Amino acid sequence: MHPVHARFPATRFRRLRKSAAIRALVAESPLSPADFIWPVFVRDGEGVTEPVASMPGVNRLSVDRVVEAAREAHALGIPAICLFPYTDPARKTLDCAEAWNPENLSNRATRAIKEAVPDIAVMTDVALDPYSATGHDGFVVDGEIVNDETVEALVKQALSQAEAGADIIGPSDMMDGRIGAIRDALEAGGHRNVLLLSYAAKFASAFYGPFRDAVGASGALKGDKSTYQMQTGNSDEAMRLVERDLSEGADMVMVKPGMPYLDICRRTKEMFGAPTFAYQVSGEYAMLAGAAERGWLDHDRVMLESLTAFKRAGCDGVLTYFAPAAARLLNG
Ligand SMILES: NCc1[nH]cc(CCC(=O)O)c1CC(=O)O
Repeated sequence: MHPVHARFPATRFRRLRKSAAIRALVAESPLSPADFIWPVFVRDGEGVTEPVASMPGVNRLSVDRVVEAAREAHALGIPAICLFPYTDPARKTLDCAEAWNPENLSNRATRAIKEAVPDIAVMTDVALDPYSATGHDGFVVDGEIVNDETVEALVKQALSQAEAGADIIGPSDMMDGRIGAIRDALEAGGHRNVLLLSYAAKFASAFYGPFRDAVGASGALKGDKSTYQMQTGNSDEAMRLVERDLSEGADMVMVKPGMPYLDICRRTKEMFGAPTFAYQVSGEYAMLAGAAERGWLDHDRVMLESLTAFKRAGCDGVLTYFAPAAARLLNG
């Protein structure tokens, strides 16, 4: 950048802000429904829409309702939907076998969406926490979250998702070596066109609280995830992780959470130029939607402001629970 401007009054910056038309003309970070991936919570049953208490406006949906949601998202111009299962606690075990059951909720929802709305991309989550009696993303042996044994399970989980028809697989577990292992297994299994969106820079965050309620993982979780997720203050380490995941075969990378980590988004985009996404996580949503519900913030304005900030920071897109509301607003 080499900014040049004439001396006042030859330059008046306010000319560029004088009307909505001129502002639209010079907007650097336009936002559109095509920027969104919509995370949805799936549960058992039929005809069920169950509110998530800590996320006003967000629901757990039965598979038939998820299909309706996908249809709505597609009509709004949202290109992708991301599935998170709320697993019946009775199906949570120490071996997490439900994670690679072809008939688990996530796989059933994937098949149902791909059949009814084939043009929307389905993203699925790879991590053991929705299926684990421990609430952790990996196997726990003598108090340790073991890496290599977990990666073997994650490979099975990813393959079952690809077989169900997932377009994008999102490993959110933060084990080392999982991107390479999953990529090899997808190639060997004939799933050449399945994308990997790696949660490359995922921080151990208190902003995931409402999500853990939504998927029913908070009750079980003992301790925290700081032996596998990153510490808040580390930025160089984030770049090393992004580099590592891209070199193992990730097609796209993610920074998570979003708003407190916009510097990481910017650095990632500048350093690697890969498709870069941020996850505006449950706690960020709860802060904004909760305050809006109380009348303390203007819902629509903070929603669009927060989402535009991701674009300005260099993100190609955002995973956001606001996706349908924002798309409706943007579509006018
Ligand atoms: N594999 C877990 C996972 N996948 C997505 C989220 C958080 C999403 C959100 O807070 O919206 C988490 C939570 C965690 O790491 O505990």
